[in-house]
Amino acid sequence: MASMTGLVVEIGEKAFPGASGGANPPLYKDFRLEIADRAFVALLGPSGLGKTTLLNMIAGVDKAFTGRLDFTNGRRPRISYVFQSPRLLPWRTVLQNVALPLPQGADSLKRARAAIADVGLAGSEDVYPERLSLGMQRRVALARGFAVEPELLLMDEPFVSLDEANTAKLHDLLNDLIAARPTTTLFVTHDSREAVRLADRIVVLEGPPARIARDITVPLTREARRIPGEIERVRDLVVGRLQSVAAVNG
Ligand SMILES: Nc1ncnc2c1ncn2[C@@H]1O[C@H](COP(=O)(O)OP(=O)(O)OP(=O)(O)O)[C@@H](O)[C@H]1O
Repeated sequence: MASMTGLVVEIGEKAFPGASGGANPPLYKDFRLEIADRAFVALLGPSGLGKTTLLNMIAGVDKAFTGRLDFTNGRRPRISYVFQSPRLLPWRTVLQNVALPLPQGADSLKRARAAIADVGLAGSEDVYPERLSLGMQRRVALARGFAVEPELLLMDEPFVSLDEANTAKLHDLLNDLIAARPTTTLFVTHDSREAVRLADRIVVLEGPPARIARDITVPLTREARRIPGEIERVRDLVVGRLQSVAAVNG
């Protein structure tokens, strides 16, 4: 059984330096977010509020903040970060791109091949990214993310700019990958339908500074998410609540 991977994020303060040398108003102040082991949390909130910054702080990419990250297993988990753009190295093949974050060793190419097969791209191992459609590039980015068997998966609008049919396929794929290898997931999106489609819990941020305006449990089993009409029905509930938030604050 995999180890526990829940986390508690406490940010005393996070502000970026301003152009004139001082600090900009804080994006986060006395902020706390608790995420249970193996939860799938979607993070919704207005543009520029600091959602990517939050992922960067959790990933350890941005260390310039006061506060702390507590991981329930007592150590930093294996983290994968899937970005808005696929960020594939153009001079490397699909196989080389997926193997990149893996520890060097005899096993790494085998693991990368398995991850590529899991996202439906077996046969494309030796292809260079520029030959792939955006949907396929996003699959490669997912394969790279899952190849390391993450305990914590951070995703920043990973399916943006895809058409509806491709987005639906990638939603199903992500659900299947997580069902096969449970992991704690924090997923940033602007799309409430996508949030309902994927997440167990939707955290709606407002601000600045960012605060949790709504914390919504999504009352849908994984199976129910495949039933036509269920996503819309639940989204209407969730969006209704989001609109009431806007009305209160608007
Ligand atoms: N390195 C940086 N230096 C200065 N300001 C930054 C830096 N990175 C981000 N910001 C600013 O911090 C704010 C939050 O940015 P962030 O990308 O985290 O927001 P976001 O909620 O993810 O936005 P979006 O939904 O549009 O992706 C923005 O005003 C952005 O311009």
